[in-house]
Amino acid sequence: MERIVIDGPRRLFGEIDVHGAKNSALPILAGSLLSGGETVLHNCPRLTDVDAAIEILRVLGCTVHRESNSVTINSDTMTQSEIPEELMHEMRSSIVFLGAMVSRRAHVRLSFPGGCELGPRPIDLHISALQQLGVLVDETHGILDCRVENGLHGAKIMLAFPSVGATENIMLAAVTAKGITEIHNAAQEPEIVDLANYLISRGAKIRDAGKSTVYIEGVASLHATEYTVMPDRIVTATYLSAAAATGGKITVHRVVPSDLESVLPVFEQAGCKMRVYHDAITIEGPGMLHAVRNIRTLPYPGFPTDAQAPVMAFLTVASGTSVFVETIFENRYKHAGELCRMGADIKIEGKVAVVRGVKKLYGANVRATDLRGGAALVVAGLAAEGKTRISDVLHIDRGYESIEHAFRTLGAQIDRETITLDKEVPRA
Ligand SMILES: CC(=O)N[C@H]1[C@@H](OP(=O)(O)OP(=O)(O)OC[C@H]2O[C@@H](n3ccc(=O)[nH]c3=O)[C@H](O)[C@@H]2O)O[C@H](CO)[C@@H](O)[C@@H]1O
Ligand SMILES: C=C(OP(=O)(O)O)C(=O)O
Repeated sequence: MERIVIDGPRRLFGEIDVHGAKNSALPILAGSLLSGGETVLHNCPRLTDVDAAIEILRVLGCTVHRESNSVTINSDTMTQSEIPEELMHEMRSSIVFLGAMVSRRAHVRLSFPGGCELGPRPIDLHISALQQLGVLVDETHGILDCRVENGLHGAKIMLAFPSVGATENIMLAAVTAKGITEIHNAAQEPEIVDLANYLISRGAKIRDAGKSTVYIEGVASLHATEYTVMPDRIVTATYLSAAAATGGKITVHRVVPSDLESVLPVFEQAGCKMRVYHDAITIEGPGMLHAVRNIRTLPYPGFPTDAQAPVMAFLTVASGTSVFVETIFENRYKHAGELCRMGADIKIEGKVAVVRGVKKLYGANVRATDLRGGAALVVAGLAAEGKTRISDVLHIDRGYESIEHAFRTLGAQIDRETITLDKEVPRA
């Protein structure tokens, strides 16, 4: 078992490059299945979720090679039509393989996906959309048995909620379906645009990705491509949160600032000095942070639910009361209890979290409850006095490329250690 150990507080200073986006790399890796052929994917982050996606591609018969941050996939050799349950459970994005697989195979079997436990995460919107595109879905005991009898066909699909994963699944299934597909109330996240740009680079006909209605005209086949994954906007928000929490000054490079339009004002309102360049952001934390009223998580372009936990972590030491309203997931405040172990004052009532700023956080033994919750504990640990030990690091590794190395380059005292169960430090 591994844990992260932080000796704080330390102001962060320096420059850092942000790595490629998990939530973009994963659907693109699924998209590499379409039509066969080769995809060379650059800026593909080294994350355990990406490893799981590569394992799925290999199990399906594709050849996959990684050289540094470039991954080459050849899906001509796809032979299998079933993803084993253990791999499906590794992450949420395993479900976006479904849209790509039904475009290649007449009979596909997989189970329900895993991923962070943030409350119920049904896939009803994915299933009903794929049914409209011509997939016959039989769901028994958690297994999805999917058949395509007369090929996929375009459809006018109205999503009841702009689900990111459902929009991706529809796009993946529709690009080589017969005819036109319209997605109404589509998700507009930058990762949707990145997936569309990857597919377009392979010859797909997609219009208006990133808007509420997306149009796709099916093509007979796609060709090989070389594509670069977009930067991770949530990792960027995490680095900025850590700088704010520690009163440091850092520059994050290789970012797309326009993807963070709903997030950057929160740092400004908290009193941070921000300089936004073409592909970099400099942040300087103030002596004393101010609380920020009413941060409501919403589908893009609203404030991202994935940034809620890291931003909450720095606001625990802001003077005054900050209020969060989490509207996307029912149970995404698990980190709050762990932050309170470090001295934070957070009260949760349903969708609302009330954060009363405290003067100081103190190091403690805490547990990463999920990916972004774990990142929030790292942010808090960097600002806290004394030693913070974070267990269940596996959640953090799903979405952050060596988080300890990243913060060490900015001057933090942070390490990873392997512990045996008998040496585990009690949480008291
Ligand atoms: C791998 C990936 O890209 N994950 C992101 C993706 O997750 P994911 O694609 O799972 O998120 P969705 O946008 O689908 O889910 C948002 C909400 O819609 C509900 N829903 C979704 C699908 C469905 O069929 N039925 C249904 O009710 C979910 O339970 C949730 O309450 O978008 C989320 C919202 O921005 C982010 O937090 C995740 O980091
Ligand atoms: C919730 C997240 O990921 P996933 O949907 O893969 O669980 C996330 O990236 O914050």
